[in-house]
Amino acid sequence: MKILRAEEMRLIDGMAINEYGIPGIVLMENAGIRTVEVINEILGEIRNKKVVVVAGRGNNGGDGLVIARQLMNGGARVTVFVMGKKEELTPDTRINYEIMQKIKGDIYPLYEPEHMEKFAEEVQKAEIIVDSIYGIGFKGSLQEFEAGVVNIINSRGVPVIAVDIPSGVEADTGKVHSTAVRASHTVTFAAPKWGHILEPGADFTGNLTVADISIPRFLLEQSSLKSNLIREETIKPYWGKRKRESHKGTYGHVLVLGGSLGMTGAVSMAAYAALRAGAGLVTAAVPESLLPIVAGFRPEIMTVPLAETGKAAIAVEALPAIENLLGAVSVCAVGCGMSRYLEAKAIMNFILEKAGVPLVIDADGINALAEDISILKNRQVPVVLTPHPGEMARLLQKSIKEVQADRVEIARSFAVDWNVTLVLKGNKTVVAMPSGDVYVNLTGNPGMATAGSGDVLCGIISGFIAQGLNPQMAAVAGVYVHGRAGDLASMAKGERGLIALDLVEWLPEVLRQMEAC
Ligand SMILES: NC(=O)C1=CN([C@@H]2O[C@H](COP(=O)(O)OP(=O)(O)OC[C@H]3O[C@@H](n4cnc5c(N)ncnc54)[C@H](O)[C@@H]3O)[C@@H](O)[C@H]2O)[C@H](O)CC1
Ligand SMILES: [K+]
Repeated sequence: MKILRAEEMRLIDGMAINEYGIPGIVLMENAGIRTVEVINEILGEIRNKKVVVVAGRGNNGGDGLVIARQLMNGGARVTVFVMGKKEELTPDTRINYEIMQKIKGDIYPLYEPEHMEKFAEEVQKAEIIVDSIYGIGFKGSLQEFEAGVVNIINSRGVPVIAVDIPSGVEADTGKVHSTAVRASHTVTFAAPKWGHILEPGADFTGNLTVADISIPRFLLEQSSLKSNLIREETIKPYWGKRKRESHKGTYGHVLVLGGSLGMTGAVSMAAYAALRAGAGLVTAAVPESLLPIVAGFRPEIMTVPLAETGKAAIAVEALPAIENLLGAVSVCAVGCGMSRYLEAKAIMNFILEKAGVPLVIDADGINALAEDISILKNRQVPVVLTPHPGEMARLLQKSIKEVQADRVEIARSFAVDWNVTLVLKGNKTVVAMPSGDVYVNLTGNPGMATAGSGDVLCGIISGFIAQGLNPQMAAVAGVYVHGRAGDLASMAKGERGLIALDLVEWLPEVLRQMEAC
């Protein structure tokens, strides 16, 4: 499912209307009908329910007037407040205003201070409030009078249905510069917008429904639309049933390279996660003195000792052995628990030069890259990077604040510039491709902010690549199932008590559910 900017939506609307002849008033009527369907689904019987609809001057207001009429037809007791004079309304909104007048709808003005008392009085009686003040045309701050209206809506404490987007939320950024309607439910049209996904807009949006208002589907799937929401159907095509005639070699061999004194768990968890993700074979190559610890963790994980430094980190003397290992596996995950030390950059450079299989670079592998990012150019294979915001900041020599302020575009431009798949972790992880396409993940929860969660993700992505998913879709599928495992784990154990191995333990259930569909 695409995520659209307001301009992209307007262009698509315009094509539907002008190129394919679907009148805007039909789209508006559909928007109203679909919203009322959702209201019925959510709130049950609307007959005799007291509903207040607040309509703005633009087409969002028009949607609200259609909703009011449709609710009246369903037997609800509807009062409409219109925040502009008739002559200020957009054409389609004005048509619906005049229809409401002709059918003797209960309409009041709401654009002068003296109108506010009647509004507050009606809101106090409302059982449902419909917010159709502003839609995706809104930018900046609400004016003082409108903010007063919004505060009355927000203080009522009944279900608030936002039409298209909560009024006061910017469609392209999710920013709220003054205040915004805090919706329990939002019904948007054709596709989600960034304002529904990025904070704080996501918080004001409540439960989001994407309604079809008969915009031709092919307009919503144009390749020029580069932003996507990760949903189960995004990855379903990559999820075939296993053939009976198969053996462990069929499902690939993951090499996990990393570990250092005090950080053996990272390699163990990444290796274990790769196994639980379905890889046929997993080998953990670790500094030799740490091998017994890793070997003792899970018997299914094979282990190889590597020459080590005085501090039990991988030494450059291990490079010939690493080259041999790279020739025998399907994918290599590197960096988990590797630690930051002088030789790390040389080791990363060697792996990038020698690897003939995809690489998933995490944690201290990324930190080693940050010392000289140009070594990314020395490779012949696809690379997936899985930085958290701090590691991304190091890669870009920016602050974490700068990274977090523009996650999607920072991830997108890095992936394009460096021809990598970039997984920028965090709340709503962004997966960016060398093509400039991005995928935003909505699964997961704050319980996953725990030591080892990233190692598990690295292992899952590697395990998916080992089984034949292309690295880009392995990253998309990986973040999705990683978050789903976290959601199942937090349902069972809450968020505070959740630890990384819970993600690995719940992973099979996520995969089972997907196989079952
Ligand atoms: N997506 C679809 O297929 C359809 C969407 N519809 C609805 O149309 C609105 C968009 O309508 P539009 O007239 O472009 O804008 P709004 O109603 O969102 O806003 C009205 C108007 O307000 C002005 N404005 C913007 N920012 C501010 C501000 N800070 N202060 C004051 N005024 C502001 C600006 O000029 C806007 O034009 C969409 O959301 C849907 O609800 C169609 O009805 C059906 C098809
Ligand atoms: K709205």
